[in-house]
Amino acid sequence: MVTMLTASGLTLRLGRRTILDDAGFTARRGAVTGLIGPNGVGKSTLLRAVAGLLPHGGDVRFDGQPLPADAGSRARLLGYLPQGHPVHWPLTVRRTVALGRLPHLGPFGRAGRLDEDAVERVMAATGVAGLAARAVPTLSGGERARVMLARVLAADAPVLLADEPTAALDPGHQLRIMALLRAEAVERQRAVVVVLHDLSLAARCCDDLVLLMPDRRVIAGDAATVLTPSLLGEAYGVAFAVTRAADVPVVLPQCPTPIPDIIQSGD
Ligand SMILES: Nc1ncnc2c1ncn2[C@@H]1O[C@H](COP(=O)(O)OP(=O)(O)OP(=O)(O)O)[C@@H](O)[C@H]1O
Repeated sequence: MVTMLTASGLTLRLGRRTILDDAGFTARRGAVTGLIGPNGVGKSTLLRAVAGLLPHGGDVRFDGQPLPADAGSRARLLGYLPQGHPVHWPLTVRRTVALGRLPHLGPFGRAGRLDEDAVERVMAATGVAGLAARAVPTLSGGERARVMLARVLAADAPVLLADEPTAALDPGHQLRIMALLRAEAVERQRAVVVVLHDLSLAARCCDDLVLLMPDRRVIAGDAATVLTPSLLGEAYGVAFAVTRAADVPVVLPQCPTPIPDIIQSGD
């Protein structure tokens, strides 16, 4: 399988803090790569750096070539779904998803048959076709999350970077969206990178995992390599049980003892 996206030696400072120091990962074409790690470790920053949204040191390559500097070419190559879904514009779902086709439109911005087909395809795939005429600000958090995913999928970019795409979703939609991302990876030979906090979901739905550690190590490999009680304990500061139930992997954080005041007080 061809390696598709390679980020290496990434360094980045925000304010006076070094957020990334020699960070990197590889995302394969046809695979879903899960980016995991504790709060504040730099997952979103790494994704944004790779997307070209933050100035950084180091190297990001696509099939061995540096990413294009031109924003339009880059948007056709790499789709980025940010964390959260702040949407204030009163556009319908269909028009919002159609915005994802902008990198493909000609100088007059006229959408053609291919663009319309792409929009219909991704609305159906993300289960938002029935919401097509609704104004996006009227949607629930989970509905909006699926619309924003549809928008980024509409661009049909070979690399997809999604920051917590399942965060607002119920368990059924979480699994459906992960299945969709896998189908997008396999059937359209995309490299899909997702930030996830649900480690059981990551174990179940990702082909490769990249764990960012608080001491800036990056541990990459399959679930058996990365999701060990020892590494997870180091990363998250609580003990973990890694087991299986109903034939799927389960990664269970153990309640710390004694329970910290912050939890006992119920705040
Ligand atoms: N503009 C900024 N100036 C200074 N520090 C920042 C800035 N933006 C982010 N940070 C810090 O960078 C670190 C990494 O943030 P980032 O959002 O990448 O973490 P994360 O791993 O995605 O966290 P989470 O799981 O909580 O979403 C955090 O400590 C954050 O406070």
